[in-house]
Amino acid sequence: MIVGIPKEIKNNENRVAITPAGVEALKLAGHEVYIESSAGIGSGFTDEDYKGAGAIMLDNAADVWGKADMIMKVKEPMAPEYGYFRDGLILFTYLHLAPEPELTKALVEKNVVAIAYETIQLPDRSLPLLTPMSEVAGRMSVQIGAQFLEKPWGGKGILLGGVPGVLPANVVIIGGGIVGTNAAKMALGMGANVTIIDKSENRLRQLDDIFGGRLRTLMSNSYNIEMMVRQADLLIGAVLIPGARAPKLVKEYMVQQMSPGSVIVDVAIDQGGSIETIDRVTTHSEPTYVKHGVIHYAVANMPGAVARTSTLALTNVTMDYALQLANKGWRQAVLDNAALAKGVNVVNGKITYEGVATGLGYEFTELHNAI
Ligand SMILES: NC(=O)C1=CN([C@@H]2O[C@H](COP(=O)(O)OP(=O)(O)OC[C@H]3O[C@@H](n4cnc5c(N)ncnc54)[C@H](O)[C@@H]3O)[C@@H](O)[C@H]2O)C=CC1
Ligand SMILES: CC(=O)C(=O)O
Repeated sequence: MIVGIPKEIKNNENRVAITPAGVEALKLAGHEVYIESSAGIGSGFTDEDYKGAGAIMLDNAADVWGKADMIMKVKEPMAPEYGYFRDGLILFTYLHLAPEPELTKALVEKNVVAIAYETIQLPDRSLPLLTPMSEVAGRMSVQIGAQFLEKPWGGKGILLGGVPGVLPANVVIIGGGIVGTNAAKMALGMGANVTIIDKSENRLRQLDDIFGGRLRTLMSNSYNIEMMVRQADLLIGAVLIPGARAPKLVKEYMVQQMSPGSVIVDVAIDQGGSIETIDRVTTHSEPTYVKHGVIHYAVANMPGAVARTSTLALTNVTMDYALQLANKGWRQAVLDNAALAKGVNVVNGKITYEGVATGLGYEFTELHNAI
């Protein structure tokens, strides 16, 4: 199989879908790897590094997309890339289709086999290809929040950890999964006063055990969310219903009660966002805007800013699945691996992931009926 790796074109997306080690693994398995020139530069991999591992470097994206049987990316294709879609092309990347009707339409119309990293799911319900980037984004959310709480960045001028004799900041995290747990670790490490809200009683119990009473846990309901949002200096949105659009748990009237110069970091923006006042996706170039006096941060590719760490962490988990797809072909690979089958969102013009179909008003087709 020919595997193609285009350079990412999303704003400040410095990650790349393969490392030289991944190229070598595919070559050893008998495949060809075509990479767009300079695709790895943002992550510290040169064209020479890739050539040394056996890749063929191509000068433009059109050639990579045109020659490949399977395209591996990091972020969902952007509008200028939709023209490269074609019948039977395998696309293996983050997709986050629920808030992306135009992309979904293009994939359906062109019969692309679209396999989303973020919906591959193991029997224990974990999401192995989302986890490392959620670890990165969770940790980043606190350092970003701490920065924007500083006065020169428009914040209220609060140090997360306080100092002896002065109270620390209140960090409120909605969603206690991978992002939420990693955010909590960082916020506690910086000395903040941390509360995690989740709808799963079991998860709250686990968090209480993990953190040994160093943070507060709270059941998710509108009453509790309003109470905690009002007190938050830094509010972090970290909920997920796999594949589906994020629920808008924080309403506008709640944000209006936050004190001026507070900060919201909505990590769940890639699934449409969990905060009602977040009405746009922001970018690393222009990461924030102010509404009701509160700084809103809604960057959908946060890990792209720490690309070296993120590329290594991401490819640690993607390559095994990429090899299965390349070695067996997508059909046999998904028949043999139920976790990988959960990643298939679009095939033969049908939507095969229920959360995406429901969210965007398409008919849902079970995978076995679509292939
Ligand atoms: N913006 C970015 O650059 C990045 C965004 N993400 C996104 O962050 C989000 C969270 O990801 P993970 O932590 O890996 O997911 P996860 O599945 O590990 O955790 C989600 C948590 O949300 C909780 N939850 C669901 N509905 C809730 C509700 N109504 N109230 C309170 N809690 C609720 C679940 O019980 C679960 O504990 C996802 O949308 C993911 O795609 C992840 C990485 C990077
Ligand atoms: C999860 C995701 O979309 C990202 O890491 O950018």
